[in-house]
This record gives sequence, structure tokens and C-alpha cells, in this order.
Amino acid sequence: MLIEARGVKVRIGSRTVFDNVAVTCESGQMTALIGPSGCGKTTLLHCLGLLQQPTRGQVRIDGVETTGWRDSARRKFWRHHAAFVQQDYGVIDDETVGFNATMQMSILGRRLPADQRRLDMALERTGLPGRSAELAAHLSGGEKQRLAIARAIYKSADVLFADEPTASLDPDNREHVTALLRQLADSGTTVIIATHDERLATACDKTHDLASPPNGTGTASAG
Ligand SMILES: Nc1ncnc2c1ncn2[C@@H]1O[C@H](COP(=O)(O)OP(=O)(O)OP(=O)(O)O)[C@@H](O)[C@H]1O
Repeated sequence: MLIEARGVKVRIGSRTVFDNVAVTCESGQMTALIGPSGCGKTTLLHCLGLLQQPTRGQVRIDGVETTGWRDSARRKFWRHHAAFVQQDYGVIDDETVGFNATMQMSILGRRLPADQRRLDMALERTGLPGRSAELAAHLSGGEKQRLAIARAIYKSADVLFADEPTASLDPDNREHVTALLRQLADSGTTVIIATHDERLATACDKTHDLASPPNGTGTASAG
């Protein structure tokens, strides 16, 4: 799935966080949004993930301009195509590992049976085999982050938005999470990451530095 920002500006109150941002995030690639604290990495990630409306400019998904989309169209995108990984893991502590990975509920809030084979594969790939019935609260930070990625694998997400996914992790788990993100990209997912982690940024195919002036080409620089 192709995710693009064109001429994107975000103004919060009287402050322009960034202006004229152009970035292209392609299927099968990891794109890192980098820059100093406060430059707007998370804000841009939220714009690309349709969680926040830019003040000006376009966010396009597979070439379709989205800024005029209704809530229902955005919800459809989140439900069917996107997965989100947060620095604080974003897992529901008082639910099981299995439920956290599948998040399968009917529109009436009733749980739906999981696809067990797919769940086992997602937990296996993220180093959590056989832990489906455990309470997520019992997992370590690194395990919770891998569980958040298991959710994207289970869902076969077309695009993964990750906000500082390695920031709270020890070096081993940082490496493990970086490798998992790489594998997701290699399997065709568009992976977009806001990060301070230089090693993670280096593992990406492209970096877009929000502190640099727009390059005018509309494409993030190779990194
Ligand atoms: N809801 C909000 N209300 C007011 N200011 C906000 C809001 N969201 C973001 N900002 C401001 O926008 C700027 C960019 O924030 P953002 O979190 O996107 O930066 P960042 O580059 O991700 O920072 P960090 O690396 O420290 O996480 C900051 O100055 C922040 O205070």
C-alpha cells in the first residue's frame, strides 16, 4: 500500500509544527521519520495514519486523497489495512495474549473465534509461542512490543505505523523488534516508523528528516 504526504502542514495553536512535507512510503519498504525531539515525527505519523488531519496538504493512500474522508472511511482503513505499534506497546493488560493479537470482536462487541493457525504463526514469529492464554500484563516490555507486532502479522496489515517502537527496549529486544519490522516489510507491508533510534533508522530503506528543508522532489531521501 502506497502512503504519501504532499505539501503537508500542521499548525497547532499559533505554532507551525512543520510545513510543506512530502514523503512517499512504499510497499515492501521501511520508511523512518527522524529528527530532533519536538520536530513533529509523531504528528506526521498520525497524519499518515489518518489519526490527525493536516492543516493543509494531502495524504494519499494508493493515490487516493484522504483528507476529505468521512469517519467511516477512515475506520475501514484502520480495520482492514492498518496496524499501529506504540512506544508504550498499546496492549490491553487485562486481556490474554491471544486476544491482544487477534482483537477480533463483532460490531456488537462480542468476541469472534480466532483463526488458530494464523494466531499460532503470529505468536511463533514474534517469539511468543504457546503463550496465547497468558494475561498480557505478565509479559515483559519487549514481549509486549512483539505482541503488538504479532497483531500486525495476524491481521496481515498492509501498512504498519510504529511510533518509537524500540525506545523502551533493551538492546536484544531492540534488535528483535527491528528484525520483525524488516520481515514485515520484506513480506510486502508498508512500514512507517517515527524514531530516535539510529540503528533502527539505519535498518530502514528510506529516512525522512523533518529537520531538513523540503527537498522538493516529494520523495524521502535514501537512507
Ligand atoms: N495535541 C497537541 N497540543 C499541543 N501541542 C502539540 C500537540 N501535539 C503535538 N504538539 C506539539 O507539536 C510538536 C511536535 O510534537 P511531536 O510529538 O509530533 O514531536 P516528535 O518529533 O515526535 O517529538 P519526540 O521525539 O519528543 O517524541 C511539539 O512541540 C508538541 O508539543
